[in-house]
Parts: sequence; C-alpha cells; structure tokens
Amino acid sequence: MVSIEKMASVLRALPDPAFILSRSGKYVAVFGGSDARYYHDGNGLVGLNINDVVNSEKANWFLQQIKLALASGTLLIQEYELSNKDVKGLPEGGPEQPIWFEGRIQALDFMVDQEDVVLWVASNITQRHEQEIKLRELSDTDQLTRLFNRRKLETDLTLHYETFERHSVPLSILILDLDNLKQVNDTLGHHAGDKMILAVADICREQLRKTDIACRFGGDEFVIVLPNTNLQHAAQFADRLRECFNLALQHFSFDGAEVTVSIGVSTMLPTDRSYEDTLKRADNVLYKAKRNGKNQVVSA
Ligand SMILES: Nc1nc2c(ncn2[C@@H]2O[C@H](COP(=O)(O)OP(=O)(O)OP(=O)(O)O)[C@@H](O)[C@H]2O)c(=O)[nH]1
Repeated sequence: MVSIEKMASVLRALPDPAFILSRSGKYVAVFGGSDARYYHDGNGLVGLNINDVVNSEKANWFLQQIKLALASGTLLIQEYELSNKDVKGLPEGGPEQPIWFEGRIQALDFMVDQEDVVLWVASNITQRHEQEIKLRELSDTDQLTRLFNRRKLETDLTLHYETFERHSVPLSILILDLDNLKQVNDTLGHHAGDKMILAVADICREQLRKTDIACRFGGDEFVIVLPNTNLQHAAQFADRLRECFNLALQHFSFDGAEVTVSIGVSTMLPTDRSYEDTLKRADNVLYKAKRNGKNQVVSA
C-alpha cells in the first residue's frame, strides 16, 4: 500500500500539473507539473483567484468551464490557448506564440471552505496542435502553386452554398484555363509550363481580396470564388484579371504558342440545387470561350 505521506510525493511527481479550483475560481491547491520542458512551478498560484492571473475574458471562460464540469459531474475536456496577452503581470514584448492546453476537468465530491471544487489537469499540447494545423494546411493546399486545392474548394463552396440558400448572399465563380499550354510543354519542356502555372498563381495572390478563394482545380485549370459579387461585377473583374495574366504570360509565349487565359463566369442562382450547378455553368461557358477562339471571358 502507498501511504498518505508517499501519496504527496506521487502527486508532486505527476508530469502534468493538476489544479484544484473552486467554483469562484480560487486556486485551492496545485500538484504535479514536474515536466520542466512544458511547465513552470505553479505553487505560487495557490491562494490566488483566476481573475488575478489572467485577463477577464479568459478568466470568465475558465469560470464557465468549472461551472459546466460541476453541473455535469462528468469529465469535461476542453482545448484552449494561453498567450502572453492573456496572462497578467508579464512584461510586454515576450514571445507571442500561444501555448495550447488540453484541460481535463472533473468535479470533486468534497467542498473546500464551503465551495464546490474541481480537479483541472492541464496538458501542454502545443506540438500536437501545430502538427494538426500543418497537416490541415497540407491537405488543403496544391503542392506546386500553394493555392488551395480542389478538396478545400469543394468544402468552402458547400458552406457558401448554404449561406446563399439561407441569406441570398450573392457569389460568383470564375473558371480559368490556360490557352495552348500543351504546345509550351511540348516545345520548351514541362518546367516552362510549370513556370506559367506559377505565374498565374502569383497573380491570384496579388489581385484577390482576402475573402476570395483561389484554387488550382487541376492541370492548367483554376477556380476563383468571389463572395458578395454579382455576375456583372465578376465578369468585369475577370476581364481585368485576364489582362494581368496575359501581361505576365506574354514573356513565355513564342511563335505558334501564344499563352493566354480563357475564363468562364457564373453566379449562384436560386434554382441551383448545389454549388456544382453554378460550377458547371462556369465550365460550360469556359468551353464556349475556348471554341470562340480563346483569350476571352464569357459569362453564363
Ligand atoms: N507544365 C505543366 N503542365 C501541366 C500541368 N498540369 C497539366 N499540364 C498540361 O496542361 C495541358 C492541359 O491540356 P489542354 O488544356 O488540353 O492544353 P492546352 O494546350 O492548354 O489547350 P487549350 O486549353 O485548348 O488551349 C496538358 O498538356 C497537360 O500536360 C503541370 O502541373 N505542369
């Protein structure tokens, strides 16, 4: 059997810190946190209130979680971040990177000074969180251009379609396709073709607003989503964009292969049953632009 005296030593040795917090946010006791890679000694917190330690917005969030854990009686698991700006009394200009924690919060079956209390185990999950963000970025990004990929576009368009259905917020779509890229690949090599695809991606990054979405749809085809934009404005924008692309691409053109851009434009309509209907209309007019001689914008 482990004696009560030895239990104190066991609790001190716990790698993650465990706090006993009262309903009103008082640090009643702190155990563990022995993994010095991730935690400072938390003993100085005992006797303080959460409001003494973090700003009021964060403190209210902590108090809310304590209340929820006490009400449910079951284990509550929450991920949260703490950065310099949240913690009181830290010097300005310290590292800005937030630290991410997983809090496991469990109501205890005794009171301290007539107050309900919880056990709050805080585990530093910053590395895991950063890896998750990197993985998400990788799975949303086209490797060559660093624009979004088709998977991310489809997720975003699904959300936009729901907003359109509910609030009728206009949204337009451009599909653009390079003209004559095959000849460049065949004549100058794939590397030259790649440079053109990259030039188009750079212009998208330069010219688009933060709320617009640019994606490499596949091969030499790109999709640009313009929220809050009607068909007429989208077509005007597409024509300006086409001129920007052409200016950049003319450096790569040669006799027999003038690389330009054709663009199809559509807008979401109340009769559309999904974003795919809107996309299909843009695709149809893109091929009309190709058939009509390329290097032009056609609206659906
Ligand atoms: N360099 C390069 N070429 C690509 C890439 N992806 C697709 N392509 C090429 O892009 C061309 C796309 O086919 P098409 O659209 O029919 O060729 P195009 O000459 O642009 O024809 P039009 O669109 O009718 O003008 C093919 O030759 C593909 O091999 C890529 O990542 N890099």
